[in-house]
Amino acid sequence: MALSEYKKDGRELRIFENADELSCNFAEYIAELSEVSIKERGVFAIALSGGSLVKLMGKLSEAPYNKTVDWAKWYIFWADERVVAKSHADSNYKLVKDGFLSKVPIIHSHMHSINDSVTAEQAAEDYEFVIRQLVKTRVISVSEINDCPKFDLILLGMGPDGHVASLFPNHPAFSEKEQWVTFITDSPKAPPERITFTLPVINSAANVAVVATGANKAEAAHVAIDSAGADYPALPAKMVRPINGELVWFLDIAAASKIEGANFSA
Ligand SMILES: O=C(O)[C@H](O)[C@@H](O)[C@H](O)[C@H](O)COP(=O)(O)O
Repeated sequence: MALSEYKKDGRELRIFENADELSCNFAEYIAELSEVSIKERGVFAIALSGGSLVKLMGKLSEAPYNKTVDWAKWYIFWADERVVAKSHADSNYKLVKDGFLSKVPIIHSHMHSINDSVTAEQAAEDYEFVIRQLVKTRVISVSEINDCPKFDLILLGMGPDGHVASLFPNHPAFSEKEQWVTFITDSPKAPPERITFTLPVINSAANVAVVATGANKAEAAHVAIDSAGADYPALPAKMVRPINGELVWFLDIAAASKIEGANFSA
């Protein structure tokens, strides 16, 4: 159960005593959205990032969800990926596969990972092509507001510098408006070559969750969430504001410790 759960500026904030409490609620949240989406559209198109959030999804592969979730209707995408071989320790595909996908019966052809045998630029282009095909067949729905794909859920971690997916502060990829998927070759976080969903795609999703744990995320969470942060140079995490969707922040006490008005006694 969340220690504190409230709305701030159109975002829902859920603050937990520790990572374990967070991961219970996180699993429930994902399972509920999967159920709603499958009921409404017959499928669930979910995009994941790398980092600690994959471990925090762990409870989803355990009881009761391993039995109750309709895994055959899931389609998996990566909101960002490191351009390395799928077997490489840095691969987000490998991270998600080992930590989650290998434990639940998701159909292999529903896992849409990047082409890892080409350049970052080509991988981004190929991945956008794949997404365009799946928008045509309505595996991914389309935004009512622009022509962007409308993922049922995009899961994002946040770095201590406020990056989300592979959109880093002051990096030109962060301002990309035309492409759905772009690439970078100079990521401040290793490895350098990555592909990433652009901000318009993230903000066209039906649901977006940002997950942050640990004291090293506290300043970025404060800047992203509090209005005082408006004075800071644009922070990717602050710009995550779905146009026609719901945004939930999952934080532990340490990451939420600088958020103004965060009430942990509830
Ligand atoms: O591949 C990546 O590097 C990510 O997708 C990145 O955006 C990650 O989610 C954050 O850096 C948070 O990572 P941590 O939760 O591990 O700090």
